[in-house]
This record gives sequence, structure tokens and C-alpha cells, in this order.
Amino acid sequence: MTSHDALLLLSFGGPEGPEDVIPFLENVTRGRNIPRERLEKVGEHYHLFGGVSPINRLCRELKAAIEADFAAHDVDLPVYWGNRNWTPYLADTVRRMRDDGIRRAAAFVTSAYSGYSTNDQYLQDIARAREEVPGAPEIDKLPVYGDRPGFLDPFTDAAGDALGRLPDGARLLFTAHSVPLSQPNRELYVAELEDAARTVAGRAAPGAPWDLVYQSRSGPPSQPWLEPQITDHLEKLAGEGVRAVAAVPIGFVSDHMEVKYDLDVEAAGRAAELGIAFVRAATPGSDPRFAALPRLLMEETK
Ligand SMILES: CC1=C(CCC(=O)O)c2cc3nc(cc4[nH]c(cc5[nH]c(cc1n2)c(C)c5CCC(=O)O)c(CCC(=O)O)c4C)C(CCC(=O)O)=C3C
Ligand SMILES: [Fe+2]
Repeated sequence: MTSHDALLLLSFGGPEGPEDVIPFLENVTRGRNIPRERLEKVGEHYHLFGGVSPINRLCRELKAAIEADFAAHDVDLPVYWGNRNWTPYLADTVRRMRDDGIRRAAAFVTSAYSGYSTNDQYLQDIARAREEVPGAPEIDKLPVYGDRPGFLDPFTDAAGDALGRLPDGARLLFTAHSVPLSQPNRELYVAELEDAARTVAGRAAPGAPWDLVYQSRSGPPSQPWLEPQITDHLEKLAGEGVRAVAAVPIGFVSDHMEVKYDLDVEAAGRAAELGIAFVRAATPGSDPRFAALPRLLMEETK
């Protein structure tokens, strides 16, 4: 069915306790132009949650869901998990794969789109980890999947569910991580986000207005990033008389810190101040339809 002998789940990583927060942030921002104040602020977001990011638990759950999908479809391949910024570090996982005799793995990344942060940087992570490990297996990153039913169907259900909890006429706001305008392949990232949002909006609320907005900006103020920011956009909508918003985190695959803080605390808090009813739609997480994607993509890329 596939020429691959393993699946590698590749993710971002996150801290698992208060003492991890600063070293994690140093890993993420090494060599990047992030102001010190921004780092301190983001550290506080993690400390609000006991210094624990949900992302590693979510990866363990997704890995278990992928294993269940493999088992249900007679796919007898091991599933490994490695991160860019925290344990289990990708290079350690690649070393373990080599020691287990893996020759050629497919990599499923917890990021759905093209673009530097969402695709190219993960390719660099793979190349770097393989350089560190003599005799490393080949690793083929599976294609981006922001246009696939396994990703979009759970969001469509979630958007419908969120709208169902709000009064009629609520605005659908699709939200994604902002990136610097100068970032390579930013146009591809935006075009794929727009397509995904249009598809979900057309199914969950045919004919209704929707917007694509951005969150979690972190560079210096002098550097232009994708806009509008969700909080600014909520203000504009309030001025136009919009009283209810369903926020769909179309740029993310699970409820990690960008969702739990930047949306559920920050954007929800701003909406409350503005008198806007705010419901945040669920992410795919370990939905079985999403967990089937690695198998379906592997079947296509033999
Ligand atoms: C497009 C994109 C995604 C989506 C694709 C994907 O999922 O990969 C994403 C995901 C994530 N970003 C995450 C965390 C952070 N990102 C940062 C910084 C940055 N992100 C950027 C972009 C993205 N980021 C960029 C352009 C920067 C500036 C520095 C740089 O160019 O690298 C910083 C530094 C502090 C700050 O500035 O916020 C942190 C802590 C976590 C973990 C959350 C958790 O712990 O639960 C996740 C899933
Ligand atoms: Fe990020």
C-alpha cells in the first residue's frame, strides 16, 4: 500500500511545567527578531496554565488516534513523534527510528498549509535532524492538507455548532497565525487559508458574510505582519453593529496555547468588553476524520 515503513508525527512542541517555559521560548526564538517584552508576555500566558502547554498532550492523543486508524485499516506501521522546540526533540526521535531499523518514513506535520512557518521550516527541521543522525532514515513530508475533507469537515461541523450557540446573524471569523509580510511564500499561505475559510463558510453558513483575520503577532511594531488582528477587527465589527461572532481557528489543527490564550482569553475578553457574544469553534484535534489523513496522504504518495 505504501513504500514507507513508519509514520513520523512532527509538531511544534511546548513546555510541560513552569521550569520549561523560558528554555522553550529560547528554543522557539533563537535567531529570530522577537522583542524581549513580547517573550515575557508570552511566558505569562504559559504560566496562567501552570507552565504547561496543551500541545504535547494533544500530540499524544493524535498519535493514539492515528494508531487506532491504522489498526482499523490493517496498516501495520509504527508511529513516531518528534518536535521542533521541545522534547521529544525531532533528532532524538530520528535516532530512535534509525536504531529500530526504519528506512523511509512519511512525516505528518501538525500544520496544514504552505508557507515558511507552516511548511518550509518543518522541511528544514527534518533536514537538520537527519544531518545530526548518521544513517538516518529518509523522511518524506506528506503534502499540505488545508484543502482536504479530513481537515475541513471537522471545521465545518464545528463552525455550524458554534453558530448554533449564537443568535441569528452571527459573523463567522476565520482566524490564523499572523506572519511577517516579508516571510517567504506568505502569498501561498494566505491563498490556502482563504480557500479553506471560503469552503467552510459556504457549507456552514451559505451566503452569510465571513472574514479572515489574524492573531498572535509577535515581531517588532515596525515590522508589518498580516492583518487585521482579530482584536482590532472585533472593534470594527462592534462599530458596525455586529453583536455575535463565531471564531473558527482555521489556521490551527488543535487547541494549543495560541487557541487557549490568544482566542479563548484575549479575543474572548475583548469581545466581552465590546458587548459581542463570542463562541470559539472546536479544532480537528483527534477527530477520527483528521486522524485518517496521514493514512490517506500516504496512500497517495507511495
Ligand atoms: C504560522 C504559525 C503557526 C501555525 C503553524 C504551526 O502550527 O506550526 C504557529 C504555531 C505555533 N506557535 C507556537 C508558539 C510560538 N510561536 C512563536 C513565534 C512565532 N510563530 C510564528 C508563526 C506560527 N506559529 C511566527 C512567524 C513567529 C515569530 C518567530 C518565528 O518566526 O519563529 C513563539 C515566540 C513567542 C511569540 O512571539 O509568540 C511561540 C511561543 C506554538 C506552540 C503553542 C503551544 O505551546 O501550545 C504553535 C503550535
Ligand atoms: Fe508560533
